[in-house]
Amino acid sequence: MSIKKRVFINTMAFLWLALAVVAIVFLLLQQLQKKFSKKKKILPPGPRGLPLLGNLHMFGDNLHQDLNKIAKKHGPIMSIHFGLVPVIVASTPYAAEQFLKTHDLTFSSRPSNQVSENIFYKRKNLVSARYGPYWRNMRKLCTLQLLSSAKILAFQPMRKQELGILINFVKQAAMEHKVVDLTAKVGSLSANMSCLMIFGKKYMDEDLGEKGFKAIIQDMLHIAALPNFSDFFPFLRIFDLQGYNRRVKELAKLFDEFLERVIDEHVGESNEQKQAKDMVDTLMEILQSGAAEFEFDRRHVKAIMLDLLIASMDTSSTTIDWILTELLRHPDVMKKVQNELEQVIGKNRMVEESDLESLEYLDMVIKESNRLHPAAPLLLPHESIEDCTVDGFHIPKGSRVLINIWAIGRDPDTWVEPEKFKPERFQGSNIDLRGRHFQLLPFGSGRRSCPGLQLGLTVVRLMVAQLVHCFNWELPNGMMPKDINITEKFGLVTARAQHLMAIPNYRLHI
Ligand code: HEM
Repeated sequence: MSIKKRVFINTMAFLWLALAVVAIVFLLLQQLQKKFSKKKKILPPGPRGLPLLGNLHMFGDNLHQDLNKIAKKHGPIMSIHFGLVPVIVASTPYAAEQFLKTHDLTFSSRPSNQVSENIFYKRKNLVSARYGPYWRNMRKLCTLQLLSSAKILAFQPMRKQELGILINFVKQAAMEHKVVDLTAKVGSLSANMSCLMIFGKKYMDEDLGEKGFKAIIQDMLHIAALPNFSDFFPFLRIFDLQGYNRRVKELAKLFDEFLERVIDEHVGESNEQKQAKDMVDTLMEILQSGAAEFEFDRRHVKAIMLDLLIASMDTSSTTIDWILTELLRHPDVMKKVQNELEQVIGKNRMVEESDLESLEYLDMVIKESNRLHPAAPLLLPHESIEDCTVDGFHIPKGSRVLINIWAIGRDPDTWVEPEKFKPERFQGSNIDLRGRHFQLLPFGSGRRSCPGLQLGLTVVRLMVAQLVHCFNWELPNGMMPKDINITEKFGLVTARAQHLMAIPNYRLHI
């Protein structure tokens, strides 16, 4: 071999060796950098989980209460796992503010699940839409066209009429000294008001499946709150081990047939005789005129119809049920509310919506009840759209975030004697329910907060004021106020486990 050839081979060998060394050093540096940066990315503290299952085995019937107990040990920003899904739990006002205000944009999405995919037309509703242009457009449409102050005012005569029907029923029960199932009555009234506002007519039990309208909606809310393995272990989805996915698909079919029927009834119907255009009328007008500047077809209309129904029915009635429960448990507070109603309205006429602004003590009662019994104790789950550092902790993209407002309402560092029902704690305080004060968030806060707040609060204040103004309430069977059971039944909306039963006595002079 010539010297030239040997020099060439040696040079090439050297070059290859050098390249290999550079590649190895590069890879080593990359690994080191990864290790180093991993060290810096500290997840929030949390309980040790089991392989695959994560922390699912730690939870019983009341997730919000269990999370509160665990957070007491691990801190206000806590990290757990539901199966393979990373979950972050915020349990103090400061922690809630971090997710809902300081880093609001990052945590403005919602996780996908079997219910949102199947029942809500692949997340075309507002509640479970992922954060982005579609959600922004839908939210604008809902707030400006369906839930504006003008629209809420337009339904005032309907609310008066429906509440009048309930008051007449209770008056009759008072004359006969009969027990009234307040939970059922308030639930029916709230469902009727929602149906009239959204669909323009009341729907009866026979209108939705064999089980009936209200039972099917309860079914859906229940299944939406249950831990579905398919959501936490996506690879198990095809096995549907709990049979939930089959049930979700059955419900989706039932709802779709019902919503199609409602839309068909609206198409071609004249609006001229209607007191106020219902929400389906408004949605169909937008659809037919092509006024929406984004993809908006029949599926979107159906998704929003269902959203509004589900979001408004149980939240309002559950909130009212808890307020009435606390009033019956605290006769002194009940008396003060009635005294205020007498001062502002007297006993010669019924409460009008225009009176509500003047009822300051009632307002404090509503705040206090929402502090202890928020309808949605964990809000709705939020999801992070990118990696983020919160209070020094690394929160990976795709984490599910639960804001435990039930725990916040009972935090002893935030509230004096938190377990006591004391509306007077709000005397002279500027804390309101609008999401500006992170110690009290029954409607959430920030981008994903409740767009139905004004409507919800109007219904809650009106129903409570009317029922307490018109009647004195007595517990049946010699029951004492302290005996009222306040056990909770966890769900997306968390109600009392038992119905509230009481005997009315009419107290007005008309
Ligand atoms: C007392 C009654 C109500 C309560 C306590 C309540 C509470 C809530 C809560 C806690 C959230 C989730 C906030 C979050 O995840 O950060 C929410 C969202 C929502 N609420 Fe309400 N709500 C009530 C009434 C209503 C009414 C009457 C409507 C409409 C008719 C409505 C429509 C919605 C919608 C569409 C969302 C989803 C917003 C989004 O994801 O962008 N709510 N509500």
